Amino acid sequence: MTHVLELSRVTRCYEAGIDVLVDVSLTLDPGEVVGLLGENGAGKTTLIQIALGMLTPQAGKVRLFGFDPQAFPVRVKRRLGYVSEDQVLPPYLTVEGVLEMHRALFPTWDRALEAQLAERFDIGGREKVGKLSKGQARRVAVLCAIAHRPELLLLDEPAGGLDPAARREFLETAVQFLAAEGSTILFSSHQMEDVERIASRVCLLHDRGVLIDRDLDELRETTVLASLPSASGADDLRGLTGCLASRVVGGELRGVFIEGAESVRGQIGGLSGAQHARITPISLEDLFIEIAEGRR
Ligand SMILES: Nc1ncnc2c1ncn2[C@@H]1O[C@H](COP(=O)(O)OP(=O)(O)OP(=O)(O)O)[C@@H](O)[C@H]1O
Repeated sequence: MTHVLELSRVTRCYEAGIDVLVDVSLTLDPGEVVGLLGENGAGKTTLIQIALGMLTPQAGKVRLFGFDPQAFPVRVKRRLGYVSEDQVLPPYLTVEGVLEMHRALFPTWDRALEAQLAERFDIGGREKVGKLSKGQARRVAVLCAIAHRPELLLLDEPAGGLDPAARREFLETAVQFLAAEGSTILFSSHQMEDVERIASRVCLLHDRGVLIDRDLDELRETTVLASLPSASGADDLRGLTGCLASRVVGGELRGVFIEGAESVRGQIGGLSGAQHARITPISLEDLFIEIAEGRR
């Protein structure tokens, strides 16, 4: 089967010797809604721009719908939608002018869907783009990314800097109009709440690679925090299967695991203090905080 997106062992640096992504592999298949997570600077924008063909990796293979996006830019771009936080629409054009431009670019542009989205987002045609608020301009950008019914929608912090209601509206509109008909969506976000609400899969970038790539429900079920009143060091947990991070806090050794409580119980038996160990489920938000704190 041809994947919608295939990144295979991709490596990218901006300055010699400072790699941002190393050996990153990721595939997306039809209908998946994937939340791309990672701390500031983890490489989310870099990965999305490589997927789009806007950036070239120093090593590795990129395929969009089976094509090299740099060799076939027009062929792949017609099947894509893209919105980013810092995207700038031509400020001198009216909204209608921007829509006209997009209608001409995309043979699959759907006028009925355009009208539906314009009504939902309360977008008028006569205003100059340069006079729109940040939220209004982003609505126009989302409309332009969706109305040709792309097979893949790439969203790089699409609602960054906007209020919670606007965030919810953008993502839910995208999912409602696209995922329902089998399109694939990859969106980067710092908002766990957004990811938990709409993603079916989570991909976490950390330390230049993919640390987690899992079905969201499975991740929720198998994520636990193990705490031991132990004299052991953080290294005692680090080598165990499924342990993503560990640290000592206030004399307590704690580690996060993504292979379920049973697996943890079976592995920590030999550690000092194991008889007093507590193994509890934790939220994904807490998992990511533990990873940020426990893998430095
Ligand atoms: N054009 C560039 N030139 C040099 N370094 C860059 C450039 N773009 C990004 N970087 C560096 O690459 C790293 C990854 O940046 P990137 O924007 O991909 O991360 P991100 O996960 O999207 O971050 P954020 O969540 O803050 O948006 C950062 O250290 C950044 O400083």
